[in-house]
Amino acid sequence: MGLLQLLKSQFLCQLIICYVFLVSGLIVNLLQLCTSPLWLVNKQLARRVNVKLGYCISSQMVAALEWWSGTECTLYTDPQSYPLYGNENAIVVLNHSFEIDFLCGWTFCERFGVLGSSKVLAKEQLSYVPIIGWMWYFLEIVFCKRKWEEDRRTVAKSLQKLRDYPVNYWFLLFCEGTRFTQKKHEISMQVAESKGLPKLKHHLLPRTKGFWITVQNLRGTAAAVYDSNLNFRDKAAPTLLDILNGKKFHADLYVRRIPLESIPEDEAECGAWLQRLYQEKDTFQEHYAKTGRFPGPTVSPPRRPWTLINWLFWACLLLYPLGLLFAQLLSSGSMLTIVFSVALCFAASLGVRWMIGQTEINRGSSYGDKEVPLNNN
Ligand SMILES: CCCCC/C=C\C/C=C\CCCCCCCC(=O)SCCNC(=O)CCNC(=O)[C@H](O)C(C)(C)COP(=O)(O)OP(=O)(O)OC[C@H]1O[C@@H](n2cnc3c(N)ncnc32)[C@H](O)[C@@H]1OP(=O)(O)O
Ligand SMILES: CCCCCCCCCCCCCCCCCC(=O)OC[C@@H](O)COP(=O)(O)O
Repeated sequence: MGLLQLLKSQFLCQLIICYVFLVSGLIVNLLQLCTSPLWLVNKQLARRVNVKLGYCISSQMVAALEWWSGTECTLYTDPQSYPLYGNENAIVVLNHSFEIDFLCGWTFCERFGVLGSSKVLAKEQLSYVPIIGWMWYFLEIVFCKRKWEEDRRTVAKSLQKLRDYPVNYWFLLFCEGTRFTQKKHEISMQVAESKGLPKLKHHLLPRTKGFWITVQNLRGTAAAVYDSNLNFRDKAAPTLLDILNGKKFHADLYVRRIPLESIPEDEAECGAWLQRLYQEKDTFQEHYAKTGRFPGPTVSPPRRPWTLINWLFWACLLLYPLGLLFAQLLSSGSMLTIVFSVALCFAASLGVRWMIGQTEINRGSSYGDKEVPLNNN
């Protein structure tokens, strides 16, 4: 292990990264809250300000991936579509098998200049996660309960609000609805069988309603669907803790641009279209499993310095007062203050660990792992 790698694996370094993330995140959340009156006066300006503020938070996690862990990203895509990325609104359909797939998604957003404004159809539970969930509230992220009776109205309403968003965005949809586990895969393939659909090897059966409602509500606003497949070289399955430990990975992303006009408007036809898309996605994943690459030409969009500059800014701002506080604490000699400070640090570490836990598949929800009565034929 090299010296740099040894340094990256040190708990103290990780503690510093988490401290900067936690404190700057809460400051940004507070600033976002302060924009509330602006929404009433100038909504488009409030949105633009929140995009910048959101960037201050999400780009720190991207910086951890790009600069701290040094993870590399290769994009497999058609060169004619490449110039459009970042210059139009798009719906991104991505496979959902990795704990850091959202972070890799963010990295690509960053490289095409849409990180601050990126959107997702997310499960409601994530809106309660401090910093990220609170940030999402001001970025007008669409939350769902994964209960169609309620979601069909609330999701459509939130999507309608995005029609006049003042900056380009990518709207991410994990149509599988939950992360891939062996058990969820078996159950969803039983559902596929009962619906007379071909079995998928690398994906869960997609849930079609969220896709249909998104396409219908963003028609005329989003120009295309970016069908995307993510994999890591050497069959790696990185975790957020790996990234904090500074471990390097290589992500491969395959993106096909599909004009939105080519997607059927009718709900049933649109659902069937999505099922066919997932059958194709499955063949791309199989191709990757066999050959270690996706079909077609590659580009490696370069990482930009802004994520690092943003992190350095917050680190300079927040580490100096921490140092002063630490020195004062030691010189005060008060046992009570020291014990209180240690307890506070311990509580903060537990909080961060809980947040990281939200990304872990083995702590994931039970959505999709219950047997369903198979009477859909
Ligand atoms: C290019 C690089 C990437 C760029 C990245 C861009 C942006 C980044 C932005 C942010 C990054 C942060 C990411 C955070 C990630 C958070 C993601 C999540 O939270 S994923 C979970 C939430 N999202 C979804 O669930 C979306 C997909 N779900 C749906 O669309 C659902 O339909 C729904 C709208 C949520 C409603 O769900 P509900 O369960 O109520 O209804 P369903 O229609 O799905 O279910 C009934 C239907 O399904 C059949 N069924 C039953 N069991 C199963 C099963 N196990 N598998 C499949 N299908 C099943 C059942 O028979 C019914 O069928 P039918 O429709 O025929 O009646
Ligand atoms: C700078 C770096 C500092 C890092 C330290 C702190 C990190 C805290 C990170 C908190 C991140 C919270 C964002 C969570 C995004 C999780 C995305 C996700 O993948 O959700 C799962 C859902 O799709 C489906 O859920 P399941 O049904 O599988 O259950």
